[in-house]
Amino acid sequence: MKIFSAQQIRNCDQFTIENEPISPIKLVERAAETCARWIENHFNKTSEFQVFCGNGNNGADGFSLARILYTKGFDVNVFINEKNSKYSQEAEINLKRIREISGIAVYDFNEIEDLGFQENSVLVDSVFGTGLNRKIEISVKNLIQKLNHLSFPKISIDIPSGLFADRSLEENQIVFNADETLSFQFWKKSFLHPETGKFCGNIHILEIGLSQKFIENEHSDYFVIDETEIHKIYRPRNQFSHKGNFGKTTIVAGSFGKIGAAVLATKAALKSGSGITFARIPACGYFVLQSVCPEAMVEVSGENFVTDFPVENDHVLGIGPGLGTNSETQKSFFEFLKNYKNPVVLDADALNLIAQNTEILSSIPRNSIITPHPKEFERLFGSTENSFERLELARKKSKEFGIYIVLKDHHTQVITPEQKVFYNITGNSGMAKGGSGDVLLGIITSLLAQNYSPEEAAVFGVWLHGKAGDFAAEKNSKEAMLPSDLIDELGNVFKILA
Ligand SMILES: NC(=O)C1=CN([C@@H]2O[C@H](COP(=O)(O)OP(=O)(O)OC[C@H]3O[C@@H](n4cnc5c(N)ncnc54)[C@H](OP(=O)(O)O)[C@@H]3O)[C@@H](O)[C@H]2O)[C@@H](O)CC1
Ligand SMILES: Nc1ncnc2c1ncn2[C@@H]1O[C@H](COP(=O)(O)OP(=O)(O)O)[C@@H](O)[C@H]1O
Ligand SMILES: [K+]
Repeated sequence: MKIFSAQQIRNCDQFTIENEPISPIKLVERAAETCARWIENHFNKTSEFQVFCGNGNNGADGFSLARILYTKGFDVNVFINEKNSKYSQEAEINLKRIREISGIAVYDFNEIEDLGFQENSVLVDSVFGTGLNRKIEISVKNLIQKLNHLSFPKISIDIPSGLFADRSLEENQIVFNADETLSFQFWKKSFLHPETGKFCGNIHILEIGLSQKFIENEHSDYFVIDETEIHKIYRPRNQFSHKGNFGKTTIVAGSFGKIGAAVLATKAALKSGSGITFARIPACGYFVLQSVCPEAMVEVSGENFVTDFPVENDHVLGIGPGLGTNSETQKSFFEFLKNYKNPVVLDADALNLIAQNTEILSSIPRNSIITPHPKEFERLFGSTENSFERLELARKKSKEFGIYIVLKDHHTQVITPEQKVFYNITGNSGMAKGGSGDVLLGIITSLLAQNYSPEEAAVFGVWLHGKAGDFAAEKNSKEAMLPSDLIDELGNVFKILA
């Protein structure tokens, strides 16, 4: 699914209005009806809705929603900024309609303290949407601060007020702290970054019938990975296939005390479809690996750390988990990088070794995939002010070095040398445990070996990994789930694709 900027969303609204055609007031009504349906399915009629409306079309949505909820039998109060009488046309019409209903009281933002809300209240934030264009002024800032201190359920319409759709926060910006965000048609970039996404609570993207023609034709470099895309990437196994059709994967990993990393990566490769799987590990891990991954072939290199790297051109190599940063490992790894030309997958200590001498970055084979977490990324490419800037730096570096960057996070981003960005929305905080990254390296390497393109392998890999994490959390809880549970759940994830 494409992600658009605030301006592109405005253009999409306008295009829909002109070409469906539909009047702006009807489009607002359609958006509000969609929210009302969601609310009706999630709250019972004893709830009392306190709807806070701004002066633009986000406010118009709020007025319209308040009226629809009232007609459905909910108790509703509306709050406005009496000091600001400059309304958008749609907001003005909808406020007028509200004033005609005697059962809905209209109060000023200032009155919330005098009123005191019923225990069964639900707060609805319809103050600012994608039209926010500057820092919030003091009166609205005070309102949002007060609302954030109340413990009632909080719903934001389209976007939590105070967030920009497509960029980071202004300094000292106050943002409505939603439990649920009901957003129209598209994911917004700010929902997907940690500094801004934390204000959104659970995100629900509601389809409001904006023009498919506009959506198809409008260019964007930013995407959310959705299941439709994954179904297009996934290739079911041919009945007449044999192991040779599914590639050779070699995991180069492990050192004394970190053989578990090699085990996790190798198992993950085995469980994500690799035809023939090898593990190149130091001798100290030989028995462990042979015992827990009998399907893998083990190549021993060095005693306690890997001392030489394979150069088989028909294998796809995934290098790094638990590799250690011994100078001997580094020397032979750098030698290998200088001579090897096929795409590889690099993670963890492979990246830490490169960070010690970043001149070697230009020797990473073209079309390779690197999977840094934010700290590893910083060691490689330097620090940035926030995750929005980090992403833009990653796009620059991806192009410069001709490599795919999997920037691991709550919403991991896959960045391609062609400058595309794919945000992953599977996965959960139960995966925030040492070992989860090793599993990801195994999955992506195995997919690349099976002849998925680097873009497909990275996008499909992060989605599979996160989905397996979601299944594992459901079964075991986020606290108790282990990275090895991700591997065990891969089978159930493939089953939903078949
Ligand atoms: N277009 C459509 O048909 C559809 C649109 N939809 C809905 O419309 C929303 C977008 O509406 P929008 O563009 O009117 O902007 P919105 O978010 O309400 O804010 C603008 C208002 O806020 C004001 N303002 C801005 N910054 C401010 C600040 N810092 N401090 C104080 N004031 C500030 C600004 O004032 P101005 O800059 O004009 O002085 C203006 O009054 C979108 O999120 C979705 O909910 C859906 O119904 C689908 C159909
Ligand atoms: N809160 C979270 N939500 C979703 N995914 C997460 C979360 N925390 C961690 N992950 C995922 O788990 C993996 C952790 O990788 P990494 O930081 O390299 O860990 P390690 O090297 O210790 O295995 C990444 O794929 C990351 O996206
Ligand atoms: K809002």
